Amino acid sequence: MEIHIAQGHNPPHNIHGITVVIDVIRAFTTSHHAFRKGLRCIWPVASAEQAFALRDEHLPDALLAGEVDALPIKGFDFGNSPWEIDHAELAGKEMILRTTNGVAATLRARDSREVLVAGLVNAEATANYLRKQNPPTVVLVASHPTGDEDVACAEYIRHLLGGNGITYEAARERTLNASAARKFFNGSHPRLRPDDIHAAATNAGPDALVMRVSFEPFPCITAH
Ligand SMILES: O=C(O)[C@H](CS(=O)(=O)O)OP(=O)(O)O
Ligand SMILES: [Mg+2]
Repeated sequence: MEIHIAQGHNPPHNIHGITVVIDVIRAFTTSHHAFRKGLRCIWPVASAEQAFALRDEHLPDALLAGEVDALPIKGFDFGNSPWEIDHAELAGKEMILRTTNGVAATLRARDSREVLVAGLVNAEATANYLRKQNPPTVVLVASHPTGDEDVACAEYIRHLLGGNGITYEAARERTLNASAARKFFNGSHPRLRPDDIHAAATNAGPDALVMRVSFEPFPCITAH
C-alpha cells in the first residue's frame, strides 16, 4: 500500500485507491459526534445558500450545521461544534453541513475508488478499515490548507498503517497547539468553546465509526 499525504482543498486523483479527507478542527469531529448521537446522514454543501436551498427543495426536515470563518451561520441550527451536537437530539435525523475546509475538500474528492472522512477521534478505526481494504494507494488529505492539526492526524494514520509517522500523543499535542485552536481558548466568541478543541483532540479508539462518502445523487456522508 502506497501512502501519500496531500494538503488543501483539491485532493489529487486516486482512481484505484482510497482517499481520506481529514478535518480535526472541527468538521469531522462534529460529524463523528453527530453520528454517535444517532444521526442518519450528513449532506455536505459548499455554501450557506446551498444549505438553505437543499433543505427547502429536497430535505424539509434536515437540520443545518456549519460555519463561515469558524462562526455559526444565521438561521442554522448548530455551529460546526461537537459541543453543540452533544447537547442536541439527533436520533434518526439528517443534517446539511457547510464548513470551510473539511467539507470543501470532500466535495472535490470524487476521483477516487472510495472516499472517507476522518478526524483524530476516528483515526484508529479509519486506519483499521484501510488495512482491511488494502487498496494500492491511500491518499490522506489534510484539508486545512496551512494548519498543522490535519497534517498531524495524517502522520498518525500513516504511523498506524506501518509507515513513517507520529504517535497519538504527538498528534494530540499538535492539535491543541494548532493555530486554528487559538481562537477557542482566548474567549474571542461565546460559541467558540475550548470543549470543541478537547473533543477534536480525543481518540475514541478502535470502536469509533468509519465515515464514508457517496456522491450520487448528492454528496452524502454515512457512518459504519
Ligand atoms: O469551523 C472550523 O473549525 C473550521 C474553520 S477554522 O479552521 O477554525 O478557521 O472549519 P473546518 O472546515 O471544520 O476546518
Ligand atoms: Mg479544520
